[in-house]
Amino acid sequence: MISQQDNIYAHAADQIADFQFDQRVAGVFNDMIRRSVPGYAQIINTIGDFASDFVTPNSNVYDLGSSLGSATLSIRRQIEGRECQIYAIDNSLSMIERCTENLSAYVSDIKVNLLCADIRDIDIENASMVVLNFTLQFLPKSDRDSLIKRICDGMLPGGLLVISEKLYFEDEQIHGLLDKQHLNFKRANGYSELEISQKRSALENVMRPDSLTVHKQRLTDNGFSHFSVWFQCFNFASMVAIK
Ligand SMILES: C[S@@+](CC[C@H](N)C(=O)[O-])C[C@H]1O[C@@H](n2cnc3c(N)ncnc32)[C@H](O)[C@@H]1O
Ligand SMILES: O=C(O)C(=O)C[C@]1(C(=O)O)C=C[C@@H](O)C=C1
Repeated sequence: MISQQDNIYAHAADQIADFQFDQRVAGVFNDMIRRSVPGYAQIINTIGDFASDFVTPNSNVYDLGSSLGSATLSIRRQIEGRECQIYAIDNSLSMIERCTENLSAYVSDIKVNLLCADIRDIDIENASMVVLNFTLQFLPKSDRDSLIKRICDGMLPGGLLVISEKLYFEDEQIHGLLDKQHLNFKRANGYSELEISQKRSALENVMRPDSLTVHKQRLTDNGFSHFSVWFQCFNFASMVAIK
């Protein structure tokens, strides 16, 4: 996957605009997410392994907020020959355009329907697996319950939802401790103090993490029978919920 190095926040700006998944971000996103999210590569690989176990013949798979298609590609590799379709959905046209290129770089017999749409507007049906990989945190909090309910309603019994998110911790001391380690992770990956603080300001009004307690409650209240965190590094986690 071709990606330029992320230096979007490297120069001091008079005003920091709200973070957007625009053309500039799409062009560096592969580099940005790998250097910003601890465990991202492991999460992407494991999503493929989960698909191998959960995706059933003649069912649909949904990658909601698919960005450049990393999760879709990981899933697709594992389900060749299963007569399934993947729906990869993102409301950023720049992401969709780059994702189209990334998907066409590999040959596959699995159809990927790549749609530029809001994930709150699409029908979810006959799904054996749904992925929300660092996407739910960008939706207004008031829209999260109804989306999770619609996902669950559109899933087959025994279907798997994978949901990865940055976490907020109710315990202030724990929140501070893990946030500090995340900042160290970014520094170790070459981000300067200026880049870190300018990106933090840009994300402030746009990305609103929930706590693990809230995630678990939302998933169980809206129809999922089983829940676990399967991965956590600092304040980033990936969870599984089974219908
Ligand atoms: C952090 S990125 C997701 C990363 C991606 N899932 C991966 O594994 O590489 C969040 C994505 O969600 C998309 N997004 C945010 N809100 C959305 C919405 N309401 N409908 C569709 N896509 C949305 C953004 O455009 C962005 O590409
Ligand atoms: O907290 C941060 O610094 C992040 O950059 C996190 C995060 C995310 O969790 O999605 C935010 C925006 C970008 O999409 C990449 C990573």
